[in-house]
Amino acid sequence: MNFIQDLRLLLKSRYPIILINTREEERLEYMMKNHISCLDNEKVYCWDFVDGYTSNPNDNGYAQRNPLLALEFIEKLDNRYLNLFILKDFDSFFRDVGLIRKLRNLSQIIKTQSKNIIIVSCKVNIPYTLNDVITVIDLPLPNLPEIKKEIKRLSIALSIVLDIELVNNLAKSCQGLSIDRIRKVITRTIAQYGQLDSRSLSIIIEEKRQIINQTRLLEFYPYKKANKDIGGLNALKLWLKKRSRSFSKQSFDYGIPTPKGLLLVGIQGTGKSLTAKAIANDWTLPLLRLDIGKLFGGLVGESESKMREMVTIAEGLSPCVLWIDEIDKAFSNLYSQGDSGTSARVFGTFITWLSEKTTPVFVVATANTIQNLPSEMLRKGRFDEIFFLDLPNNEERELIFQIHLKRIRPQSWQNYNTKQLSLLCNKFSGAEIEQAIVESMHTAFSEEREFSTEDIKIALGQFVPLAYTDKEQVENLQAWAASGRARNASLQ
Ligand SMILES: Nc1ncnc2c1ncn2[C@@H]1O[C@H](COP(=O)(O)OP(=O)(O)OP(=O)(O)O)[C@@H](O)[C@H]1O
Repeated sequence: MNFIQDLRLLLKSRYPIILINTREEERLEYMMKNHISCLDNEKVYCWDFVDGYTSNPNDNGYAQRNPLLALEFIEKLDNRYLNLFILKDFDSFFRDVGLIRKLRNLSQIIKTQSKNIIIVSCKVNIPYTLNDVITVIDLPLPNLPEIKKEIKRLSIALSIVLDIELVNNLAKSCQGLSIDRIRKVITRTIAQYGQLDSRSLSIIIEEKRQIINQTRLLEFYPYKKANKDIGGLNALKLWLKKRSRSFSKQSFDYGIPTPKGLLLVGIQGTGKSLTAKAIANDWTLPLLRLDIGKLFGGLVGESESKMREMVTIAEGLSPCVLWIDEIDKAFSNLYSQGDSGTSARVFGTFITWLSEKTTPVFVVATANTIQNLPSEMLRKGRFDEIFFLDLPNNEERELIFQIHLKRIRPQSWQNYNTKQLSLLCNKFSGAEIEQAIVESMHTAFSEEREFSTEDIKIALGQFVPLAYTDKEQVENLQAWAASGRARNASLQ
């Protein structure tokens, strides 16, 4: 169901007070007036703190700076018609006991009348006492058809002729932006180039990157890694290869459900982050990295709001890959964190979204530890698959050496004896192999010569891998994976 259908259903089912979570007040108002009120014959009233009621000339300015009066107006209004009241700024008064009481009373009264209250807010922070009377829904960011419509409208208004292909490309690059942002970025590109053409795409993408980074939750992550840059992990690579077209229309028409995502559990430096980047690259999708630590902190209720904001942006940008690094750090010991249940609530929102989402957001979550992860996360149906990334075996280590040496010395990599090197670094991770190569390069560079197999051997000999320094943790993970709770990423 889409947003309008969801909202109409709530209104028809007489949910008295609905909070719509969005920053796009203007777009919401437009949708209410043009979709809801036209279809259902509702009269729409709008109120905000500074201007009071504005939609009807008779009531213009009524209840300015007086939210209590704004509610009394709703109560007293003749109820012959279907009436919809859009209240902006209202959540700012959620601490006022009088208003809370009035809202509770009003929610009972208007249940039997043809009235609905819509509170518009860009953060969901409902006091406990109003939880049972307010229903929250999110206004998603504009979808592709809506964006195309807006671009066409703007081009007509600005007398610019656009061909269909350009409209399609512009619309795709604007995904994830609000209508207001789209207008701004389009007018900015026109101001810069005097027209809209393929040059506009890079400006839009850069603007989008900045906006997403400004959320400080998500980062538009640049990537250059591909499946071929991963040494070993053949089972995981094959699994991904099979799904590389799962977000296409053909796959949808074939009846394949949209993949939900992967949980990659493994020892540090075994290529979990590398895999997230390679998926985005090989599937040609944008990569969004979520800084999960930033979801927490701030005022009560803010974490839940931030989680919803993250979901709205990711869905607005779909199809995309959402990379959640070190998910174990945020959701370990959920029920014993002494944070009044914030982590548990945020986790609940996340896991419900993950299970129910139908939008093509492919989640790649990574974890270094397993013992404290909530069991709900590991249950079937959450992620499509849980892979365990172990320390590379001998054959994989050789491939990892070759990949890095080919990148560093594309002309002379074959001069290095990778077979011999891989035998010398049992229990090394991919990251540790890379580090040893870099170390050998430093040595040789300082002596003004080319680095050799011998230099790498010396560097390996000086290195104590994590498998020795944190033996217990590594063995615990391996034992967990061996118990069959995750698929081995290396074995087919
Ligand atoms: N299988 C591999 N093939 C090639 N390079 C690898 C492999 N595994 C690790 N590396 C190298 O090590 C670097 C670090 O790996 P990566 O960040 O993907 O590990 P990680 O499992 O995410 O570690 P962490 O848990 O510490 O975040 C990679 O950028 C890559 O250069």
